[in-house]
Amino acid sequence: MDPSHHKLSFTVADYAIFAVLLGASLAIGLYHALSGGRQRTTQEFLLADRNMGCLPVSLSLIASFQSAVAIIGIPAEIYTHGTQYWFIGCGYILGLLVPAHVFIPVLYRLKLSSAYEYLELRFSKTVRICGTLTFIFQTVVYMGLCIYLPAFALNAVTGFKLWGTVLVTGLVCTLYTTLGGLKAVIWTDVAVIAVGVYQTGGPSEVWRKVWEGGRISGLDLNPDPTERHTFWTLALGGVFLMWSLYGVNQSQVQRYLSSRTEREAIRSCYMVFPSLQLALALSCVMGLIMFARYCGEDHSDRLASNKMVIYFVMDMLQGLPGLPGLFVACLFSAALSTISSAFNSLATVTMEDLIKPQFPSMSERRATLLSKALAAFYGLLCLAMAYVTHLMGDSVLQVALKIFGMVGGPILGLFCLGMFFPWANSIGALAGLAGGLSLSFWVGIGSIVTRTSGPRTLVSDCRSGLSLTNATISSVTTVALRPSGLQRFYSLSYMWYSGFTCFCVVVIGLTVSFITGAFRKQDVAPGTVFPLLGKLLFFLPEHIKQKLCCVTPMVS
Ligand SMILES: CC(C)(CO)[C@@H](O)C(=O)NCCC(=O)O
Ligand code: NA
Repeated sequence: MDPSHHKLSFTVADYAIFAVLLGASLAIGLYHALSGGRQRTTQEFLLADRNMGCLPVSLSLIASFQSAVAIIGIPAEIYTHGTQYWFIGCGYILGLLVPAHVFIPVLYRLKLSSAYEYLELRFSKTVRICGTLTFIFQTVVYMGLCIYLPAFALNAVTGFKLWGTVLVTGLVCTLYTTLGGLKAVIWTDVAVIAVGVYQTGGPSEVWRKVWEGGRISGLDLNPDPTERHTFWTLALGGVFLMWSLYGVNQSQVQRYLSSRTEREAIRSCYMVFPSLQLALALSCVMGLIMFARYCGEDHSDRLASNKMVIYFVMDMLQGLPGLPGLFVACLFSAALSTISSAFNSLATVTMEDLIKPQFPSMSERRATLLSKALAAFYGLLCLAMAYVTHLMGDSVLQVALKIFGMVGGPILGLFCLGMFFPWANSIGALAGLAGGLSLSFWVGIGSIVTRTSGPRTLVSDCRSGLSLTNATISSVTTVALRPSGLQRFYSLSYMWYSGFTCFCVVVIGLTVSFITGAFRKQDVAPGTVFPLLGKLLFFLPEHIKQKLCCVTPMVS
Protein backbone atom coordinates (compact mmCIF):
# COMPACT_ATOMS: atom_id res chain seq x y z
CA MET A 1 0.00 0.00 0.00
CA ASP A 2 1.21 3.49 -0.81
CA PRO A 3 2.21 4.87 2.58
CA SER A 4 1.22 8.37 1.58
CA HIS A 5 -2.44 7.35 1.61
CA HIS A 6 -2.73 6.47 5.28
CA LYS A 7 -6.06 7.42 6.69
CA LEU A 8 -5.79 10.09 9.35
CA SER A 9 -8.26 9.51 12.13
CA PHE A 10 -9.08 10.24 15.76
CA THR A 11 -9.75 7.41 18.23
CA VAL A 12 -12.27 7.67 21.07
CA ALA A 13 -9.42 8.53 23.46
CA ASP A 14 -8.38 11.39 21.17
CA TYR A 15 -11.87 12.82 21.05
CA ALA A 16 -12.11 12.52 24.84
CA ILE A 17 -8.81 14.28 25.53
CA PHE A 18 -9.54 16.96 22.98
CA ALA A 19 -13.00 17.61 24.46
CA VAL A 20 -11.73 17.67 28.07
CA LEU A 21 -8.88 20.09 27.29
CA LEU A 22 -11.02 22.42 25.24
CA GLY A 23 -13.74 22.25 27.88
CA ALA A 24 -11.24 23.10 30.63
CA SER A 25 -9.93 26.05 28.61
CA LEU A 26 -13.46 27.23 28.15
CA ALA A 27 -14.21 26.89 31.87
CA ILE A 28 -11.09 28.86 32.84
CA GLY A 29 -12.00 31.50 30.30
CA LEU A 30 -15.58 31.73 31.57
CA TYR A 31 -14.40 31.92 35.16
CA HIS A 32 -12.10 34.85 34.37
CA ALA A 33 -14.71 36.54 32.25
CA LEU A 34 -17.29 36.32 35.06
CA SER A 35 -15.06 37.05 38.04
CA GLY A 36 -12.56 39.70 37.05
CA GLY A 37 -13.25 40.44 33.43
CA ARG A 38 -15.22 43.58 34.08
CA GLN A 39 -12.06 45.53 34.81
CA ARG A 40 -10.20 44.10 31.91
CA THR A 41 -10.57 46.88 29.41
CA THR A 42 -10.79 49.82 31.77
CA GLN A 43 -8.21 52.36 32.81
CA GLU A 44 -8.19 50.96 36.38
CA PHE A 45 -7.08 47.52 35.32
CA LEU A 46 -4.03 48.83 33.53
CA LEU A 47 -3.02 51.65 35.83
CA ALA A 48 -3.98 50.59 39.37
CA ASP A 49 -3.25 46.94 38.96
CA ARG A 50 0.29 47.24 37.61
CA ASN A 51 1.14 44.35 39.84
CA MET A 52 2.21 41.41 37.70
CA GLY A 53 5.31 39.32 38.42
CA CYS A 54 7.77 38.45 35.67
CA LEU A 55 6.91 34.74 35.27
CA PRO A 56 3.28 35.10 34.17
CA VAL A 57 4.22 38.13 32.09
CA SER A 58 6.99 36.29 30.26
CA LEU A 59 4.76 33.26 29.65
CA SER A 60 2.10 35.38 28.06
CA LEU A 61 4.73 37.33 26.07
CA ILE A 62 5.84 34.03 24.51
CA ALA A 63 2.30 32.84 23.90
CA SER A 64 1.29 36.02 22.04
CA PHE A 65 3.15 35.20 18.83
CA GLN A 66 3.49 31.44 19.03
CA SER A 67 0.37 30.04 17.47
CA ALA A 68 -0.51 27.04 15.35
CA VAL A 69 1.22 28.95 12.55
CA ALA A 70 4.64 28.42 14.13
CA ILE A 71 3.91 24.82 15.20
CA ILE A 72 2.80 23.80 11.71
CA GLY A 73 4.67 26.32 9.58
CA ILE A 74 8.25 26.01 10.84
CA PRO A 75 8.68 22.20 10.46
CA ALA A 76 7.14 22.44 6.99
CA GLU A 77 9.62 25.19 6.08
CA ILE A 78 12.58 23.07 7.29
CA TYR A 79 11.26 19.98 5.49
CA THR A 80 11.08 21.87 2.20
CA HIS A 81 14.02 24.28 2.32
CA GLY A 82 16.44 22.97 4.94
CA THR A 83 17.61 24.46 8.23
CA GLN A 84 18.38 28.00 7.00
CA TYR A 85 15.35 29.36 8.89
CA TRP A 86 17.05 28.38 12.15
CA PHE A 87 19.26 31.48 11.80
CA ILE A 88 16.33 33.66 12.75
CA GLY A 89 17.34 32.61 16.28
CA CYS A 90 20.37 34.93 15.94
CA GLY A 91 17.94 37.79 15.38
CA TYR A 92 16.31 37.06 18.75
CA ILE A 93 19.38 38.48 20.57
CA LEU A 94 19.21 42.11 19.43
CA GLY A 95 15.53 41.59 18.78
CA LEU A 96 14.90 41.26 22.52
CA LEU A 97 17.78 43.31 24.01
CA VAL A 98 16.66 46.53 22.35
CA PRO A 99 13.01 46.23 23.40
CA ALA A 100 14.19 45.46 26.95
CA HIS A 101 16.54 48.42 27.27
CA VAL A 102 15.09 51.01 24.89
CA PHE A 103 11.36 50.54 24.29
CA ILE A 104 10.37 49.27 27.75
CA PRO A 105 12.08 52.10 29.73
CA VAL A 106 10.50 54.82 27.58
CA LEU A 107 7.00 53.30 27.49
CA TYR A 108 6.93 52.12 31.10
CA ARG A 109 8.01 55.43 32.62
CA LEU A 110 5.35 57.37 30.74
CA LYS A 111 2.63 55.44 32.66
CA LEU A 112 0.63 54.82 29.50
CA SER A 113 -2.53 52.79 29.17
CA SER A 114 -1.93 51.80 25.55
CA ALA A 115 1.12 51.85 23.29
CA TYR A 116 -0.57 54.36 20.99
CA GLU A 117 -1.00 56.91 23.76
CA TYR A 118 2.72 57.42 23.24
CA LEU A 119 2.07 58.68 19.71
CA GLU A 120 -0.27 61.37 21.02
CA LEU A 121 2.19 62.46 23.72
CA ARG A 122 5.01 62.64 21.23
CA PHE A 123 3.14 63.83 18.11
CA SER A 124 -0.60 64.46 18.05
CA LYS A 125 -4.05 62.93 18.38
CA THR A 126 -4.22 62.30 14.61
CA VAL A 127 -1.00 60.29 14.60
CA ARG A 128 -2.36 58.24 17.50
CA ILE A 129 -5.59 57.45 15.64
CA CYS A 130 -3.73 56.53 12.43
CA GLY A 131 -1.32 54.30 14.36
CA THR A 132 -4.20 52.59 16.13
CA LEU A 133 -6.11 51.95 12.91
CA THR A 134 -2.99 50.46 11.32
CA PHE A 135 -2.52 48.14 14.30
CA ILE A 136 -6.18 47.06 14.19
CA PHE A 137 -5.80 46.20 10.52
CA GLN A 138 -2.64 44.14 11.16
CA THR A 139 -4.21 42.24 14.04
CA VAL A 140 -7.48 41.45 12.29
CA VAL A 141 -5.71 40.00 9.26
CA TYR A 142 -3.29 37.98 11.44
CA MET A 143 -6.25 36.69 13.50
CA GLY A 144 -7.87 35.38 10.35
CA LEU A 145 -4.89 33.09 9.88
CA CYS A 146 -4.78 32.06 13.56
CA ILE A 147 -8.45 31.12 13.70
CA TYR A 148 -8.39 29.30 10.41
CA LEU A 149 -5.37 27.05 10.92
CA PRO A 150 -6.37 24.88 13.94
CA ALA A 151 -9.84 24.44 12.48
CA PHE A 152 -8.21 23.34 9.25
CA ALA A 153 -6.11 20.80 11.19
CA LEU A 154 -9.13 19.40 13.02
CA ASN A 155 -10.94 19.14 9.72
CA ALA A 156 -8.03 17.17 8.28
CA VAL A 157 -8.01 14.59 11.08
CA THR A 158 -11.68 14.28 11.97
CA GLY A 159 -13.54 15.36 8.87
CA PHE A 160 -15.57 17.84 10.92
CA LYS A 161 -16.92 20.49 8.59
CA LEU A 162 -14.19 23.11 8.13
CA TRP A 163 -16.29 26.26 8.34
CA GLY A 164 -18.36 24.96 11.24
CA THR A 165 -15.11 24.36 13.16
CA VAL A 166 -13.79 27.82 12.21
CA LEU A 167 -17.00 29.29 13.58
CA VAL A 168 -16.76 27.34 16.86
CA THR A 169 -13.09 28.32 17.25
CA GLY A 170 -14.02 31.94 16.73
CA LEU A 171 -16.74 31.71 19.38
CA VAL A 172 -14.60 29.86 21.92
CA CYS A 173 -11.85 32.45 21.43
CA THR A 174 -13.98 35.34 22.50
CA LEU A 175 -14.40 33.59 25.87
CA TYR A 176 -10.99 32.07 26.36
CA THR A 177 -8.68 34.45 28.17
CA THR A 178 -5.78 32.54 29.63
CA LEU A 179 -2.85 30.93 28.00
CA GLY A 180 -2.43 27.22 28.16
CA GLY A 181 -0.83 24.28 26.60
CA LEU A 182 2.76 25.50 26.22
CA LYS A 183 4.07 22.56 28.19
CA ALA A 184 1.79 20.18 26.35
CA VAL A 185 3.10 21.44 23.00
CA ILE A 186 6.63 20.65 24.07
CA TRP A 187 5.74 17.16 25.28
CA THR A 188 3.78 16.15 22.19
CA ASP A 189 6.61 17.55 20.02
CA VAL A 190 9.05 15.39 21.96
CA ALA A 191 6.81 12.32 21.47
CA VAL A 192 6.56 12.96 17.73
CA ILE A 193 10.33 13.38 17.47
CA ALA A 194 11.03 10.19 19.46
CA VAL A 195 8.69 8.02 17.36
CA GLY A 196 9.96 9.63 14.16
CA VAL A 197 13.61 8.91 15.00
CA TYR A 198 12.73 5.33 15.99
CA GLN A 199 10.79 4.65 12.77
CA THR A 200 13.54 6.12 10.60
CA GLY A 201 16.10 3.82 12.22
CA GLY A 202 17.90 5.87 14.83
CA PRO A 203 19.61 9.27 15.03
CA SER A 204 22.51 8.38 12.72
CA GLU A 205 20.10 7.28 10.00
CA VAL A 206 18.15 10.52 10.41
CA TRP A 207 21.40 12.48 10.11
CA ARG A 208 22.52 10.54 7.02
CA LYS A 209 19.21 11.16 5.26
CA VAL A 210 18.91 14.87 6.02
CA TRP A 211 22.58 15.38 5.11
CA GLU A 212 22.31 13.50 1.81
CA GLY A 213 19.00 15.19 1.13
CA GLY A 214 20.71 18.58 1.39
CA ARG A 215 18.53 19.74 4.28
CA ILE A 216 21.43 20.87 6.54
CA SER A 217 21.92 24.37 5.23
CA GLY A 218 25.25 26.08 5.52
CA LEU A 219 25.61 29.70 6.55
CA ASP A 220 24.28 31.47 3.45
CA LEU A 221 26.07 34.84 3.41
CA ASN A 222 24.70 35.95 0.05
CA PRO A 223 24.02 39.68 0.50
CA ASP A 224 21.31 39.74 -2.19
CA PRO A 225 18.18 41.16 -0.44
CA THR A 226 15.92 39.29 -2.84
CA GLU A 227 17.09 35.88 -1.60
CA ARG A 228 14.18 34.71 0.54
CA HIS A 229 16.15 33.26 3.46
CA THR A 230 19.86 33.98 4.02
CA PHE A 231 21.81 34.64 7.18
CA TRP A 232 21.35 38.38 6.58
CA THR A 233 17.64 38.40 5.83
CA LEU A 234 16.94 36.20 8.87
CA ALA A 235 19.45 37.44 11.47
CA LEU A 236 19.29 41.17 10.54
CA GLY A 237 15.84 41.45 8.96
CA GLY A 238 14.57 39.30 11.83
CA VAL A 239 15.77 41.91 14.34
CA PHE A 240 13.31 44.48 12.94
CA LEU A 241 10.58 41.87 12.89
CA MET A 242 11.26 41.17 16.57
CA TRP A 243 11.27 44.89 17.42
CA SER A 244 7.90 45.36 15.83
CA LEU A 245 6.50 42.31 17.66
CA TYR A 246 8.25 42.54 21.05
CA GLY A 247 8.99 46.28 21.18
CA VAL A 248 5.93 48.22 20.08
CA ASN A 249 3.07 45.75 19.50
CA GLN A 250 0.14 46.56 21.78
CA SER A 251 -0.28 42.92 22.94
CA GLN A 252 3.24 42.95 24.35
CA VAL A 253 3.36 46.57 25.52
CA GLN A 254 0.17 45.93 27.51
CA ARG A 255 2.02 43.14 29.33
CA TYR A 256 5.10 45.25 30.02
CA LEU A 257 2.87 47.99 31.40
CA SER A 258 1.09 45.55 33.69
CA SER A 259 4.40 44.57 35.35
CA ARG A 260 5.00 45.51 38.97
CA THR A 261 8.22 47.39 38.21
CA GLU A 262 10.28 48.34 35.18
CA ARG A 263 12.92 45.82 36.25
CA GLU A 264 10.35 43.02 36.28
CA ALA A 265 9.19 44.03 32.79
CA ILE A 266 12.78 43.92 31.52
CA ARG A 267 13.39 40.58 33.25
CA SER A 268 10.32 39.04 31.66
CA CYS A 269 11.58 40.17 28.26
CA TYR A 270 14.86 38.39 28.96
CA MET A 271 13.02 35.23 29.99
CA VAL A 272 11.39 35.08 26.55
CA PHE A 273 14.76 34.38 24.91
CA PRO A 274 15.46 30.77 26.02
CA SER A 275 11.85 29.73 25.46
CA LEU A 276 11.77 31.12 21.94
CA GLN A 277 15.06 29.34 21.17
CA LEU A 278 13.68 26.07 22.55
CA ALA A 279 10.49 26.38 20.51
CA LEU A 280 12.48 27.18 17.36
CA ALA A 281 14.90 24.30 17.90
CA LEU A 282 12.11 21.80 18.52
CA SER A 283 10.30 22.86 15.35
CA CYS A 284 13.49 22.66 13.30
CA VAL A 285 14.36 19.19 14.60
CA MET A 286 10.82 18.08 13.90
CA GLY A 287 11.11 19.32 10.31
CA LEU A 288 14.36 17.41 9.83
CA ILE A 289 12.94 14.17 11.22
CA MET A 290 9.88 14.57 9.04
CA PHE A 291 12.22 14.80 6.06
CA ALA A 292 14.23 11.73 7.09
CA ARG A 293 11.08 9.70 7.76
CA TYR A 294 9.45 10.47 4.40
CA CYS A 295 12.41 10.78 2.07
CA GLY A 296 11.64 9.12 -1.23
CA GLU A 297 7.91 9.66 -0.82
CA ASP A 298 6.09 12.38 -2.69
CA HIS A 299 4.03 14.55 -0.36
CA SER A 300 4.02 17.75 -2.38
CA ASP A 301 0.22 17.95 -2.56
CA ARG A 302 0.00 17.83 1.24
CA LEU A 303 2.80 20.32 1.61
CA ALA A 304 1.14 22.80 -0.68
CA SER A 305 -2.02 22.59 1.39
CA ASN A 306 -0.32 23.03 4.82
CA LYS A 307 -1.35 19.50 5.87
CA MET A 308 2.10 17.97 6.00
CA VAL A 309 2.89 18.46 9.69
CA ILE A 310 -0.55 17.33 10.86
CA TYR A 311 -0.20 14.25 8.71
CA PHE A 312 3.27 13.55 10.15
CA VAL A 313 2.13 13.94 13.74
CA MET A 314 -0.91 11.71 13.23
CA ASP A 315 1.23 9.14 11.47
CA MET A 316 3.84 9.05 14.24
CA LEU A 317 1.34 9.02 17.10
CA GLN A 318 -1.28 6.65 15.71
CA GLY A 319 -0.20 3.76 17.96
CA LEU A 320 -0.51 5.98 21.03
CA PRO A 321 -4.23 6.68 21.47
CA GLY A 322 -4.90 10.05 23.05
CA LEU A 323 -1.72 11.74 21.85
CA PRO A 324 -3.10 12.87 18.47
CA GLY A 325 -5.99 14.42 20.39
CA LEU A 326 -3.52 16.11 22.68
CA PHE A 327 -1.61 17.52 19.72
CA VAL A 328 -4.67 18.99 18.07
CA ALA A 329 -5.75 20.39 21.45
CA CYS A 330 -2.27 21.97 21.64
CA LEU A 331 -2.72 23.58 18.25
CA PHE A 332 -5.97 25.01 19.54
CA SER A 333 -4.57 26.25 22.82
CA ALA A 334 -1.54 27.79 21.10
CA ALA A 335 -3.90 29.59 18.76
CA LEU A 336 -6.34 30.52 21.51
CA SER A 337 -3.68 32.17 23.66
CA THR A 338 -2.61 34.24 20.66
CA ILE A 339 -6.16 35.09 19.71
CA SER A 340 -7.16 36.03 23.25
CA SER A 341 -4.26 38.43 23.71
CA ALA A 342 -4.96 39.93 20.30
CA PHE A 343 -8.66 40.36 21.10
CA ASN A 344 -7.79 41.87 24.45
CA SER A 345 -5.45 44.37 22.81
CA LEU A 346 -7.99 45.14 20.07
CA ALA A 347 -10.63 45.89 22.70
CA THR A 348 -8.15 48.00 24.69
CA VAL A 349 -6.95 50.15 21.81
CA THR A 350 -10.46 50.66 20.48
CA MET A 351 -11.67 51.87 23.87
CA GLU A 352 -8.57 53.79 24.94
CA ASP A 353 -7.47 55.27 21.63
CA LEU A 354 -10.62 55.62 19.56
CA ILE A 355 -13.70 55.78 21.79
CA LYS A 356 -12.73 57.25 25.18
CA PRO A 357 -10.95 60.32 23.77
CA GLN A 358 -14.19 61.17 21.93
CA PHE A 359 -16.54 60.42 24.86
CA PRO A 360 -14.51 61.08 28.02
CA SER A 361 -17.51 61.04 30.37
CA MET A 362 -18.88 57.62 29.37
CA SER A 363 -20.14 55.54 32.32
CA GLU A 364 -18.38 52.35 33.36
CA ARG A 365 -21.48 50.28 32.59
CA ARG A 366 -21.73 51.71 29.10
CA ALA A 367 -18.02 51.13 28.50
CA THR A 368 -18.27 47.48 29.57
CA LEU A 369 -21.27 46.87 27.33
CA LEU A 370 -19.56 48.56 24.43
CA SER A 371 -16.38 46.51 24.81
CA LYS A 372 -18.48 43.31 24.66
CA ALA A 373 -20.11 44.51 21.47
CA LEU A 374 -16.65 45.30 20.14
CA ALA A 375 -15.43 41.77 20.92
CA ALA A 376 -18.33 40.32 18.94
CA PHE A 377 -17.70 42.74 16.08
CA TYR A 378 -13.99 41.89 15.90
CA GLY A 379 -14.81 38.18 16.16
CA LEU A 380 -16.94 38.38 13.04
CA LEU A 381 -14.38 40.53 11.24
CA CYS A 382 -11.64 37.96 11.95
CA LEU A 383 -13.84 35.15 10.68
CA ALA A 384 -14.20 37.05 7.42
CA MET A 385 -10.41 37.39 7.34
CA ALA A 386 -10.08 33.64 7.91
CA TYR A 387 -11.75 33.25 4.55
CA VAL A 388 -9.31 35.69 2.92
CA THR A 389 -6.21 33.87 4.22
CA HIS A 390 -7.79 30.57 3.16
CA LEU A 391 -7.89 31.97 -0.36
CA MET A 392 -4.22 33.04 -0.26
CA GLY A 393 -3.25 29.34 -0.19
CA ASP A 394 0.39 30.17 0.58
CA SER A 395 2.54 28.57 3.29
CA VAL A 396 1.00 29.83 6.54
CA LEU A 397 4.34 30.83 8.06
CA GLN A 398 5.05 32.97 5.01
CA VAL A 399 1.66 34.65 5.18
CA ALA A 400 2.17 35.50 8.88
CA LEU A 401 5.68 36.89 8.31
CA LYS A 402 4.44 38.98 5.38
CA ILE A 403 1.63 40.48 7.46
CA PHE A 404 4.00 41.25 10.36
CA GLY A 405 6.44 42.96 7.97
CA MET A 406 4.02 44.85 5.74
CA VAL A 407 1.89 46.40 8.49
CA GLY A 408 4.08 46.03 11.58
CA GLY A 409 7.12 47.65 9.90
CA PRO A 410 5.52 51.07 9.32
CA ILE A 411 4.19 51.10 12.92
CA LEU A 412 7.70 50.31 14.17
CA GLY A 413 8.99 53.16 11.97
CA LEU A 414 6.53 55.57 13.58
CA PHE A 415 7.76 54.68 17.07
CA CYS A 416 11.43 54.85 16.02
CA LEU A 417 10.87 58.24 14.42
CA GLY A 418 9.36 59.56 17.63
CA MET A 419 11.76 57.94 20.05
CA PHE A 420 15.09 58.52 18.38
CA PHE A 421 14.68 61.77 16.43
CA PRO A 422 13.73 64.82 18.50
CA TRP A 423 13.25 66.93 15.36
CA ALA A 424 10.44 64.81 13.91
CA ASN A 425 7.05 66.53 14.00
CA SER A 426 3.49 65.39 13.61
CA ILE A 427 3.15 66.17 9.89
CA GLY A 428 6.37 64.26 9.26
CA ALA A 429 5.03 61.29 11.22
CA LEU A 430 1.80 61.20 9.23
CA ALA A 431 3.64 61.52 5.91
CA GLY A 432 6.10 58.83 7.00
CA LEU A 433 3.34 56.40 7.98
CA ALA A 434 1.43 57.02 4.76
CA GLY A 435 4.60 56.65 2.67
CA GLY A 436 5.73 53.52 4.52
CA LEU A 437 2.36 51.82 4.21
CA SER A 438 2.12 52.68 0.50
CA LEU A 439 5.57 51.25 -0.17
CA SER A 440 4.93 48.09 1.81
CA PHE A 441 1.61 47.43 0.08
CA TRP A 442 3.23 48.13 -3.25
CA VAL A 443 6.00 45.60 -2.69
CA GLY A 444 3.75 43.12 -0.86
CA ILE A 445 0.96 43.07 -3.41
CA GLY A 446 3.53 43.20 -6.20
CA SER A 447 5.17 40.06 -4.85
CA ILE A 448 1.84 38.23 -4.52
CA VAL A 449 0.85 39.17 -8.07
CA THR A 450 4.21 38.25 -9.62
CA ARG A 451 4.70 35.32 -7.20
CA THR A 452 8.45 35.80 -6.94
CA SER A 453 8.89 34.70 -3.35
CA GLY A 454 6.17 32.07 -3.36
CA PRO A 455 6.90 28.53 -2.16
CA ARG A 456 8.91 26.31 -4.43
CA THR A 457 7.73 22.79 -3.94
CA LEU A 458 10.46 20.19 -3.76
CA VAL A 459 10.05 16.45 -3.91
CA SER A 460 11.42 14.81 -0.80
CA ASP A 461 13.82 12.30 -2.28
CA CYS A 462 16.78 11.47 -0.07
CA ARG A 463 19.11 10.17 -2.77
CA SER A 464 18.56 12.67 -5.53
CA GLY A 465 17.67 15.33 -2.98
CA LEU A 466 20.87 17.31 -3.46
CA SER A 467 20.72 17.42 -7.22
CA LEU A 468 17.01 18.14 -7.11
CA THR A 469 17.57 21.02 -4.74
CA ASN A 470 20.31 22.38 -6.96
CA ALA A 471 18.23 21.91 -10.07
CA THR A 472 15.34 23.74 -8.50
CA ILE A 473 17.57 26.53 -7.26
CA SER A 474 19.20 27.00 -10.64
CA SER A 475 15.84 26.98 -12.41
CA VAL A 476 14.60 29.55 -9.94
CA THR A 477 17.70 31.69 -10.32
CA THR A 478 17.47 31.59 -14.10
CA VAL A 479 13.94 32.90 -13.80
CA ALA A 480 14.95 35.47 -11.19
CA LEU A 481 18.51 36.02 -12.39
CA ARG A 482 18.13 39.42 -14.01
CA PRO A 483 14.85 40.72 -12.73
CA SER A 484 14.75 44.25 -13.98
CA GLY A 485 13.62 47.37 -12.12
CA LEU A 486 10.24 46.81 -10.55
CA GLN A 487 10.49 43.02 -10.76
CA ARG A 488 13.56 43.21 -8.59
CA PHE A 489 11.77 45.49 -6.14
CA TYR A 490 8.85 43.03 -5.94
CA SER A 491 11.17 40.14 -5.22
CA LEU A 492 12.55 41.75 -2.04
CA SER A 493 12.67 39.06 0.64
CA TYR A 494 9.70 39.37 3.00
CA MET A 495 12.19 39.08 5.88
CA TRP A 496 13.31 42.62 4.96
CA TYR A 497 9.78 44.11 4.89
CA SER A 498 9.94 45.26 8.55
CA GLY A 499 13.40 46.85 8.29
CA PHE A 500 12.79 48.36 4.86
CA THR A 501 9.45 49.98 5.68
CA CYS A 502 10.68 51.15 9.10
CA PHE A 503 13.63 52.83 7.38
CA CYS A 504 11.36 54.47 4.79
CA VAL A 505 9.02 55.84 7.49
CA VAL A 506 12.01 57.39 9.31
CA VAL A 507 13.53 58.91 6.15
CA ILE A 508 10.24 60.29 4.82
CA GLY A 509 9.26 61.44 8.31
CA LEU A 510 12.50 63.34 8.88
CA THR A 511 12.49 64.91 5.41
CA VAL A 512 8.92 66.17 5.75
CA SER A 513 9.62 67.34 9.31
CA PHE A 514 12.55 69.45 8.18
CA ILE A 515 10.58 70.90 5.26
CA THR A 516 7.65 71.85 7.50
CA GLY A 517 9.83 73.22 10.29
CA ALA A 518 11.23 70.67 12.72
CA PHE A 519 10.23 70.47 16.35
CA ARG A 520 12.53 72.27 18.69
CA LYS A 521 13.70 70.47 21.77
CA GLN A 522 11.45 72.38 24.13
CA ASP A 523 8.32 71.37 22.15
CA VAL A 524 8.92 67.66 22.70
CA ALA A 525 7.02 66.22 25.66
CA PRO A 526 9.50 65.17 28.36
CA GLY A 527 10.37 61.50 28.47
CA THR A 528 9.17 60.66 24.96
CA VAL A 529 12.61 60.65 23.34
CA PHE A 530 15.31 58.08 23.99
CA PRO A 531 18.72 59.81 23.89
CA LEU A 532 20.03 57.43 21.23
CA LEU A 533 21.89 60.03 19.16
CA GLY A 534 23.42 61.47 22.33
CA LYS A 535 24.68 57.98 23.21
CA LEU A 536 25.93 57.19 19.70
CA LEU A 537 27.71 60.56 19.43
CA PHE A 538 29.21 60.30 22.91
CA PHE A 539 32.57 61.60 21.60
CA LEU A 540 31.20 65.06 20.71
CA PRO A 541 31.47 67.90 23.25
CA GLU A 542 28.36 68.53 25.36
CA HIS A 543 27.39 71.89 23.82
CA ILE A 544 27.40 70.49 20.28
CA LYS A 545 25.21 67.62 21.40
CA GLN A 546 22.86 70.15 22.99
CA LYS A 547 22.76 72.03 19.70
CA LEU A 548 21.98 68.87 17.79
CA CYS A 549 19.06 68.33 20.18
CA CYS A 550 20.47 64.95 21.06
CA VAL A 551 20.06 65.25 24.78
CA THR A 552 16.49 64.99 25.91
CA PRO A 553 16.15 63.97 29.52
CA MET A 554 14.19 60.78 30.16
CA VAL A 555 11.71 60.60 33.02
CA SER A 556 13.22 58.58 35.82
C1 LIG B 1 7.27 35.44 15.46
C2 LIG B 1 8.44 34.48 15.66
C3 LIG B 1 9.49 34.74 14.63
C4 LIG B 1 9.07 34.76 17.00
O1 LIG B 1 8.21 34.84 18.04
C5 LIG B 1 7.99 33.05 15.56
O2 LIG B 1 7.38 32.66 16.70
C6 LIG B 1 7.09 32.79 14.39
O3 LIG B 1 7.53 32.58 13.32
N1 LIG B 1 5.76 32.83 14.59
C7 LIG B 1 4.80 32.67 13.54
C8 LIG B 1 3.54 33.33 13.86
C9 LIG B 1 2.64 32.51 14.72
O4 LIG B 1 3.04 31.49 15.28
O5 LIG B 1 1.47 32.88 14.84
NA1 NA C 1 -0.19 31.37 21.31
